[in-house]
Amino acid sequence: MSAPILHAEHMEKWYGPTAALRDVSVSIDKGEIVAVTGPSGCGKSTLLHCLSGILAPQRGSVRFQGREIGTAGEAERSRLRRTVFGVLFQFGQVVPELTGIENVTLPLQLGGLGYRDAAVRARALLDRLGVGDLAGKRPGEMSGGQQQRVALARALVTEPQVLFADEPTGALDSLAGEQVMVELVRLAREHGTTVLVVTHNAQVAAYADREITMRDGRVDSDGRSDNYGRDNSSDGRGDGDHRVVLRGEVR
Ligand SMILES: Nc1ncnc2c1ncn2[C@@H]1O[C@H](COP(=O)(O)OP(=O)(O)OP(=O)(O)O)[C@@H](O)[C@H]1O
Repeated sequence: MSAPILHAEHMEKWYGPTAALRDVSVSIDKGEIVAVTGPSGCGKSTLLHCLSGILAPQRGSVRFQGREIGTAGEAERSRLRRTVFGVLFQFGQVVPELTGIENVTLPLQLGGLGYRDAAVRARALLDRLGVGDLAGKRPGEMSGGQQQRVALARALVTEPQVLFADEPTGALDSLAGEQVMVELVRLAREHGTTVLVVTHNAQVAAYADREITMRDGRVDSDGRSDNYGRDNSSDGRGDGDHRVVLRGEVR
């Protein structure tokens, strides 16, 4: 078995007197799509924030490709978030003053790429996500689902090794949410991107290879989901199950 891309051991995270993570250990393999589920307040977002270096746990370790990041300084964690990690939140936080394409070129330009080259890559990704025709429009002229696709393009344009998504479909209706998940999984599979997705939604969790369930700041279960390795012989057409098609295409 390959070495995990992310490996956390015995993490503890407190907010004042509130224990958000209690002795949490998780391991995620390269290319895996993992859903983190559980009731409100059980520590899902805190887990994502600690694994992505947004927060540092008070105790325990977080290793990315074998290197400790849990105790790394803010500058190093911030560098990781700019280079090898991508993040996508419930409200994509696209910049309202920028056009769709400017939102997507932004992380590339921050990384030093000139606008012209950045725009070529951004446009190709927006096209892949079906929103290329919105490249010149501002978020206020887009639907929620379209904005979230632009946010997904922005999160993926730097070709991160790990995509962290916190309730990425939480603000969308079920059809738009399903479409965003289909695209997210398709692109992640194509690029071998590891994905950690926090969700309340069982339909979203069903896209994952594995589901980690949390309760009261602890990992309650951490097994392979029933869908993992399921028969992909069906093309899925006509039964509305995009997941079977996706896995058949890309695995
Ligand atoms: N910034 C903060 N300050 C104080 N307490 C916090 C903070 N962030 C989270 N908490 C508390 O830590 C615990 C875990 O919160 P967290 O947001 O990680 O849970 P969650 O499972 O993601 O919840 P939800 O599904 O409602 O988003 C909760 O008791 C929460 O109230």
